[in-house]
Amino acid sequence: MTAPVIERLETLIVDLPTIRPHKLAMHTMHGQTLVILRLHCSDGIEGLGEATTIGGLAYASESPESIKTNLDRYFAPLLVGQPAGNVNAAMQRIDRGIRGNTFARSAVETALLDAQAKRLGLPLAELLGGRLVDGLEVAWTLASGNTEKDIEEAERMLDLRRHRHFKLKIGAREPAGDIAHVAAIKRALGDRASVRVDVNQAWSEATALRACAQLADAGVELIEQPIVRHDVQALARVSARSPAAVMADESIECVQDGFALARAAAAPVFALKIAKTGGPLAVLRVAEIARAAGIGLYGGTMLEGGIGTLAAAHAFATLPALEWHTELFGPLLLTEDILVEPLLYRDFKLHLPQGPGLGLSLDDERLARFSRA
Ligand SMILES: O=C(O)C[C@H]1C=CC(=O)O1
Ligand SMILES: [Mn+2]
Repeated sequence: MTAPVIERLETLIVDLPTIRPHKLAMHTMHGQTLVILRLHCSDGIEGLGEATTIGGLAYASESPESIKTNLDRYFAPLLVGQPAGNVNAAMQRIDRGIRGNTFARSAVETALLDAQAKRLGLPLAELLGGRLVDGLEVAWTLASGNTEKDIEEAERMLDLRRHRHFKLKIGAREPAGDIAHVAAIKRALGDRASVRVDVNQAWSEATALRACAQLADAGVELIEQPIVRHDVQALARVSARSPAAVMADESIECVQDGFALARAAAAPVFALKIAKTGGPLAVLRVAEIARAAGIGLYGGTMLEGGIGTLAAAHAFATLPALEWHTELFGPLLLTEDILVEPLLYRDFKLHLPQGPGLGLSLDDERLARFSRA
C-alpha cells in the first residue's frame, strides 16, 4: 500500500450569529466568523482545522480573509503532494516557507493531526500522548456591557451547572466605572463563583498598578493582559506589585514570546491559545516552558467554533496541571454551530469525545447555509 499524501486544501469562511453582543475593550462582536479548513488526503481521510479571530483586524494581525487567502495561496502549495501521515515533516515545510501567520498555521496543524488520528483510529489527545482528564472546567465571559444583565447571566449559568468561573471584559471605559461593575458582580456571586477580568491591553502601567490593587480588594483573583502586549518589563513590574495574579494573553504571539516572558518573570500565569502559537503541538511547547518556569496555566480561546475548541481541548487534556482551568466556551456563544453533534458541556465541564481524531463531523447542510458565497 502506498503512503497517503495530501491531495487538496479546501477553505471556507463561515459567518455565524452570536447569542448576544460580546463587548471587548477593542471591539463589540455581533457574530463570529470561522475559517474552516478541510484537508483532503489520498486515502479518503479528511482532516478538519479552524481559525478564528475577533473583530477582523481589531484583535490580532490576521483576519478571516487573510487567513483564507494565505492558506489557499501560500500554505496549500507547500503541502499538496506531501506525505499526509507525517505531521512534523509537513509543519517543518511550513516553518521554512512561512513566517508568522500562527492562526492559519494552527488550522493546518489541527487538520493534519485530526487526519492522522483518524487514520490511526485514535482520539487526538491519545495521539498527543494520552489524556490525563476527560473533562475541562470552562469559564464563561460576561460581556453584555450591562451589570444587571451580567449578574442574571451568571446566576443562570450557576443554576444550569454550566460555569462557576466568570471572566469580565473591561478596559473600554474609565477604570472607576469598570471596577464598580466588577465589584457589584463579585458581591452578588460571593463565594459561589470565581471572578476574573480581561483588560485586553487597555491600561497604562500607572493605571494598572492602581486598578490591580482595587480589583484584588473587590475579590478578583486573576487579571488578564492589563497593559500593552509588547512591554515585557512593564508587565513584570505590574505582576510583581499586583495582589491578584496577572495573566499574559496577547503578550504571547508565538512559542518564543512565551520563553521571553518566562525569562523576564513577566507574569505568573499564561493563557495558552492554539491560534497564538500555531496549533495543538505548538501550544504544548509553550506549556512546557511555563511548567519549567513555575508559571500557572489557563486554557484560552479565540472564540473558536467546535473544531478549534476541541483541538485545544484535546491538547489541554494532556497537561498535568491547568491550575486556572479553561475558557473553551466559544461554541456556546453561537446560536448555531456547523457540527452534526454539539459539544458536550455538563457539570461545569467540557467533556472530550471518545471518537477518532477531534471526534466531530461537519453538518454539510448548515455549512453550506452559513458559508460566504
Ligand atoms: O481572551 C481574549 O482576549 C479573547 C476572548 C476569550 C474569551 C473572550 O470572551 O474573548
Ligand atoms: Mn484575553
